[in-house]
Amino acid sequence: MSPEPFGARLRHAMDTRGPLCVGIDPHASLLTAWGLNDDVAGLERFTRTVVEALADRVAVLKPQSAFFERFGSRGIAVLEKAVQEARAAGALVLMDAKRGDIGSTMGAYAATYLEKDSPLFSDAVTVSPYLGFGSLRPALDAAVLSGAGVFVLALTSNPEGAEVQRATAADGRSLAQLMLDHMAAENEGMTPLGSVGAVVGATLGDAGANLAINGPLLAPGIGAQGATPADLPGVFGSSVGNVVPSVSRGVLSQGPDVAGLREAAERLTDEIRAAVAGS
Ligand SMILES: O=C(O)c1cc(=O)[nH]c(=O)n1[C@@H]1O[C@H](COP(=O)(O)O)[C@@H](O)[C@H]1O
Repeated sequence: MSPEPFGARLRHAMDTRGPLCVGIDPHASLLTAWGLNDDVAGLERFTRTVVEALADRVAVLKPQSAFFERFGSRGIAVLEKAVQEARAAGALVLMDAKRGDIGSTMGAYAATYLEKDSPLFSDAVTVSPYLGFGSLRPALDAAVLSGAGVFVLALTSNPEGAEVQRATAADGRSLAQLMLDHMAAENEGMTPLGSVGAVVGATLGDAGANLAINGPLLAPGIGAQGATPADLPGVFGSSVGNVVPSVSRGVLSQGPDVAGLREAAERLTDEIRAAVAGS
């Protein structure tokens, strides 16, 4: 029997738990603010606390791989454990690895994050399409087989992204729109939601692109980067119901107190639901 697709699992999680994604980004400064050392023991404690506080209640947890990789193999071991524990507690895990390479190497990344027997198997992974959307094919195919998802960078939250993403392709579309149109083709006919998501920053003001990809829209930028839940309808328009707002420091700064982390996530979820319902 083929596995339940990621898009369906995500829609269910968003409807029952709310659409919030919390990023697990163990910045050195956050470890210090939590009274932890910037070492593997601090990383382990930080990560375990976030997973224990939130994996049983938020729809998605998004570990940012770089913050674990900086500790080498012992950091990756912490990441592996976090992925497994978060999934066991019912959260969908989106591995934020932003991988992008030529197709054959993309196959190895797909094996790492999207094949069921891999130690780092995740519900979804972030990828960059700017080596050409077709270079992502091994990841897109692996995700279908394992019931996982792929989130493709489209319009990122950082101001530097525009010089590439807003550039004009040969046929007059922006590069971002070209990528979004590829995503829409991948998701065609999928119900209730396709498994190929787009990353679109909540900081953009107005996306200025057609976001109707029939897939989830990961929206980082709320909190530390200046956007608020109230900005979502303006950026996402009629697609706002498919938005998964992603917040890292805005929640993590409320730790190490478990109640503080939970309250921050709950408050944001309420604000997001209100913004989406009022749009
Ligand atoms: O793919 C992402 O998650 C991502 C895309 C993007 O356009 N902008 C962006 O900030 N992110 C990630 O989202 C997180 C934002 O963290 P905060 O600004 O602390 O909420 C970081 O892990 C970024 O790597």
